[in-house]
Amino acid sequence: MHVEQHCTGGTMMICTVRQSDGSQSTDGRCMGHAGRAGQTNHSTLLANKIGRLRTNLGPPIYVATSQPERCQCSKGRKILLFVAYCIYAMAAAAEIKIGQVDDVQELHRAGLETVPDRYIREGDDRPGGDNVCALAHIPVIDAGELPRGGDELDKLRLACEEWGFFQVVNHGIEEALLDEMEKLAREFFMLPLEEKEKYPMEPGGIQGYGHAFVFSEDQKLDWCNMLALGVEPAFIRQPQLWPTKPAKFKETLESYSVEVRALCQRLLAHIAETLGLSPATFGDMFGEAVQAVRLNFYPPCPRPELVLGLSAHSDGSAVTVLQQDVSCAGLQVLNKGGAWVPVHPIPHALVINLGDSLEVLTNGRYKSVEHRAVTDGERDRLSVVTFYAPAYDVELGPLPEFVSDEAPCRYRRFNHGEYSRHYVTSRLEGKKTLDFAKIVDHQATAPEEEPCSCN
Ligand SMILES: O=C(O)CCC(=O)C(=O)O
Ligand SMILES: [Fe+2]
Repeated sequence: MHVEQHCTGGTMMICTVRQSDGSQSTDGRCMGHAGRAGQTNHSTLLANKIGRLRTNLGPPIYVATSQPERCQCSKGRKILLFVAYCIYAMAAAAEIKIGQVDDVQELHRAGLETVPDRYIREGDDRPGGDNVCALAHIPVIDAGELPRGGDELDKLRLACEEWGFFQVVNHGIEEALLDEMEKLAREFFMLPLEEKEKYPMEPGGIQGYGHAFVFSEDQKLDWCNMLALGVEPAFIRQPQLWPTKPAKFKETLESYSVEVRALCQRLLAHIAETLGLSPATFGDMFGEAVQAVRLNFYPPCPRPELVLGLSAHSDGSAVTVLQQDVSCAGLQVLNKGGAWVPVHPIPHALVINLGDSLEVLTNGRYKSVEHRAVTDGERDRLSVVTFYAPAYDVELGPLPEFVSDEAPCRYRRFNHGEYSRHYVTSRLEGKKTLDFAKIVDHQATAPEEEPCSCN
């Protein structure tokens, strides 16, 4: 493998990795500031000494191959820590044994009347039970009204504070484009298995067709097939994983992603306003934001009361945009009372939820909220989910506006790329991934357990 540095424009290094078989890929990521004349330039120093290990585990991984300790300043130490962390993550990834993971569409096709043990949940983890609040609804926001401020902005503030989830109508994305995306996504999942397997997600991987977030043989599995793709910036794309069938899939996903990106930016500007911040706050901070898409397909399940379509989790994004078909209310959101509230599909509305980045930036004033997907005995379900997050080189931590004597700092500062890596190498387990950033208050007494409620 040969690494070639193209340029170090300020903080971004672009390099081309040539493999011994002659194939090559171009990649870019912040590796520190460019040094002034006569000083060590970390980008140059590391570019000469790194090779990129090809992986599909989220952000690219760089590994120092010799003498990186020559770089002595604190920026250099940070980079070395990052490199050491990456080596650790790679070593962990190399150990992954996930055992037999069936394709759930194939299980459904085989006409099973029961489900394999690996899908069967226990106790509270089962979707049935009395902690589902079928009559409650997440708020609906009219995005067309938001630029006028007033009541709709107040509604948005309340939705962010009380739910972390809302449906958005009048969002400005053409219905025909939403329909086309849904149709092509569905057509992809209907292809024969051998066609879909041309885009395999590696064990422990995060891009391609398969099961993400599976890291061990004893882990419970979700009743779901996924196709996950990095979209922006260009260096996270793995073009070989973008399906060539159905025809038009790629170009439709491109157009769709451009529109959804713009929607995320508009919504983040309004969310900033609801917090009393300048509308440009998040846009300025996020840099070249990371955008990824995941298509989730949940075939009918013979025992829907025993399995989950997708384990409970919060998203590692800043905001997530979820398009769901109108077949059934498979998405459930955990409300403040600890009850699961189904999200009833509104045709052509988009479901928005706040992710972990916004929880950290607002010091917990707005929270990322746990959600999960459940399955149905008769109907399949499809969701097209876009994750929009800060660039990997952005440092996140609570903004000073949200820290005070009454609201002490609850999260440490961290590099968002590190968090993304932590997120994609951890199983989905409620909000556990955010422990990565939480400052533990040893003096706080544990809250008393309250029964869950629909409030
Ligand atoms: O399919 C759904 O409704 C949930 C999907 C989701 O939460 C995700 O992909 O992160
Ligand atoms: Fe999610």
